[in-house]
Amino acid sequence: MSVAALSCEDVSLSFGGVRALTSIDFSLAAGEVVGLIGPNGAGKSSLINCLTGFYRPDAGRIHVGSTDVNGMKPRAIALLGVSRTFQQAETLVGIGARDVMMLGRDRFLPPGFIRFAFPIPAVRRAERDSGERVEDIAETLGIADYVHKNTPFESLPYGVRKLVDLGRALACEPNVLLMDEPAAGLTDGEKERMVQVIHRIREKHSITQLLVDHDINFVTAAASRLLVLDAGVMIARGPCDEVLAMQSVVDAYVGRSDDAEVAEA
Ligand SMILES: Nc1ncnc2c1ncn2[C@@H]1O[C@H](COP(=O)(O)OP(=O)(O)OP(=O)(O)O)[C@@H](O)[C@H]1O
Repeated sequence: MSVAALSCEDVSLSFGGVRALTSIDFSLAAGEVVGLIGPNGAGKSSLINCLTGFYRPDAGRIHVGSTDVNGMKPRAIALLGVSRTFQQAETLVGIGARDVMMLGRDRFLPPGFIRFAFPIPAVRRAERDSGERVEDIAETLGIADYVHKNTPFESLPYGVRKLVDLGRALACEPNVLLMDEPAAGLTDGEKERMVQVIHRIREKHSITQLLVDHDINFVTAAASRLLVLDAGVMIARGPCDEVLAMQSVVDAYVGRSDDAEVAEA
């Protein structure tokens, strides 16, 4: 049996008296695109934070490939090939688009002071290879112009900022990509483009992707199956159309105006 790219067994997490996650079990096969949905407060961000080492679960185990990552720091998990994008990319203000993406090349390059003090051919070659990699990713994402000009991040249209942040995550050459609300704040046209980008990433790089988003139409267009969280419990999983027809899923959303689109999807 092939090893899952990422798996969770019986993962639970509490904040004081608040139970954010209860006995979460799931696994992602290599190269698949899966959507994680759930109403506000369902535990989606808490789960991503556990998977990336920002939170430590109270119980359960998380594996990246065959490695048990419980207790590992975020950087160690990132080095195993897990990358994430962020809901809010504003903290990157002040840097150019290309430089933002080059942050993702960190682990492939010697530290900055070494590069500056010892500009030997091997260092130059590593920098050149990383630059080429970033340009190739920018091409795939359709943002080559912004990256070529190294346009300041704060001057970029919002949808392009999301793609640059995605480019940074891809520049790490991940096996697993966790995308935190990739469609939030995007126009309909930008969402369609993001769906195409997600398909392209799967076809070109075979990266396992977990998409966490509120927009059901977006998630079902991009993912082949769904996981549904409600109040910290995984209430449903399976192919998109089957999951959206489940009464428990409709019940979890109905009456919550911000997420009510599932009833119409
Ligand atoms: N740092 C924290 N301290 C205390 N409680 C928290 C913390 N983070 C999350 N929670 C609680 O844990 C539960 C799950 O929250 P979480 O943010 O993971 O849900 P979510 O599905 O990501 O919600 P949203 O879609 O609104 O971002 C909620 O009850 C929330 O209030």
